[in-house]
Amino acid sequence: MTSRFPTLTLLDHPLIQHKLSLMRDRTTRPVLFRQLLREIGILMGYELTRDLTLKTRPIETPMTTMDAPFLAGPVTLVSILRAGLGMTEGLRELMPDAKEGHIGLFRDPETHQPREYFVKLPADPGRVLLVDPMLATGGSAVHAVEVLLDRGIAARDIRFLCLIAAPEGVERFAAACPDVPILAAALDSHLDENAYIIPGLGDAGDRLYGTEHGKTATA
Ligand SMILES: O=P(O)(O)OC[C@H]1O[C@H](OP(=O)(O)OP(=O)(O)O)[C@H](O)[C@@H]1O
Ligand SMILES: O=c1cc[nH]c(=O)[nH]1
Ligand SMILES: [Mg+2]
Repeated sequence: MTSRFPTLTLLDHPLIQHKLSLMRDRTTRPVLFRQLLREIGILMGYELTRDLTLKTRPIETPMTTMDAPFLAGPVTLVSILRAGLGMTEGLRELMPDAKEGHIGLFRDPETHQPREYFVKLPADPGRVLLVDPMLATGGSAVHAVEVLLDRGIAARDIRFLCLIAAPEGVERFAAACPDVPILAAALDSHLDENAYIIPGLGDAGDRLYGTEHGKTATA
């Protein structure tokens, strides 16, 4: 489904919407939250991969020979840590041969700016599916795309997959990365004063891993 933003496509399949509502519910515990995010990753991945290119090669079926279509080039799943990992699980089930990359970012609680702590990307990534469930201010997603562009990956080869997008984040992302399509399950209302998405689902990373919101363990 198209949206009021030209680069944003909303995937409004009833199963995706149902599972997202379960995820939003504050009483949903991490084990179910993780399972739902993985399942939504599979359902959204089906649409996300619709424009992958195919190349035929000859095979023999039990009956005859044929030129059969196979995926043409490499696909790389890039998770923005931590929360992206949960969504990538579903995509990995769809594409077990995909390469994987990781971009570690956390949002500074005061400034809301992304802080980078880890980057590992494969060579020759082909089509890059950048994954993070939450697009709030857009700072993290824009930073991650900049990391990919700095490594020589073309914007036309990148797709950004998220679960919930805020209008503020879509606007910022579209302005900074006009050639990178965004696929989301929902476009929510707005950000609150702490730059959290309303109605949203809270802090995706904390809900996935059962960490306490805003606190980091010390040694
Ligand atoms: O659009 P933004 O305003 O940049 O916010 C979105 C980012 O915030 C969350 O990560 P967080 O910083 O909480 O890290 P975590 O995944 O480790 O919890 C989320 O997973 C995004 O990466
Ligand atoms: O609502 C939000 C905003 C940023 N990060 C999250 O996990 N949730
Ligand atoms: Mg978090």
